[in-house]
Amino acid sequence: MGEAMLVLEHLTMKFGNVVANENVSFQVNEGEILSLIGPNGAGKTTLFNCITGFYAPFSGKVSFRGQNITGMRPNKICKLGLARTFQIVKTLKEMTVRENILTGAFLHTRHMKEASKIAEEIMVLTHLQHKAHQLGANLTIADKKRVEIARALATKPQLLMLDEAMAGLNQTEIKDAMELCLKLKKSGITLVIVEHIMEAIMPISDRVVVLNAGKKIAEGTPDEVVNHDQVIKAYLGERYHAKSKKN
Ligand SMILES: Nc1ncnc2c1ncn2[C@@H]1O[C@H](COP(=O)(O)OP(=O)(O)OP(=O)(O)O)[C@@H](O)[C@H]1O
Repeated sequence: MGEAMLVLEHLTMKFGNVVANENVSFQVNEGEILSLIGPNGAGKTTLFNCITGFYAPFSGKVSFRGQNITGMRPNKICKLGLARTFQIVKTLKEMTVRENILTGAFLHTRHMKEASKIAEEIMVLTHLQHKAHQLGANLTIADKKRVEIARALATKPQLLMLDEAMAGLNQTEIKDAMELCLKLKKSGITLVIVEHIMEAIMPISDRVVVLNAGKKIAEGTPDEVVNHDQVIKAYLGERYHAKSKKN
């Protein structure tokens, strides 16, 4: 197992009286795929926002590669090597696929030549090279999600956090997205994935953290988590449990 890349210590986030994250602690190790699961409203996106600087947590600490990044601005965190995608895709509609990816590359470098080189590499990696000149507005949802990942990758992250990158995709597209995650892991990028499609994330995850009503209720390998009583009750239900037992 690699060294700790991201460490959350007692992280709490409140919106008025709503406690979206309560005393959440876990770590993400270098080179692994860690999935964050839980029912709607469990606090997954809020946690993403606290880690990536979009929210300043109420209390607790976030460290990335040994550095305290709690409350740091999002672009600064991104420059340190922690990139993310958004649940609601933010593809820039008036820009081409290549230009969208360049906006990410310019967070990594100011030089056009280097940014262009990064964009080309990332388009090959994400199989977008033949769509380089299509406008963001004309893309399918699957391609928009892929551009979103590509743009985050162009910032050259060591840790990439994907927020529901597979939602709304068909079976083939989900399989492609799973393959892309494994390819990124192989290239040395650590991944944190928020996803509801268990059939897609369980096979590719090294470890899983489960949130329910803001609290961490379980953490372990996919096998440990799908057999965890509280997780079955709060989220997975008997359906996924019974199915995974059969396999
Ligand atoms: N900006 C906000 N203002 C007020 N309450 C919020 C805000 N963002 C999230 N919440 C509340 O915090 C709780 C956690 O929401 P969050 O979106 O983080 O859950 P989630 O696990 O990502 O859900 P989903 O799976 O539906 O995306 C919910 O009760 C939600 O209503």
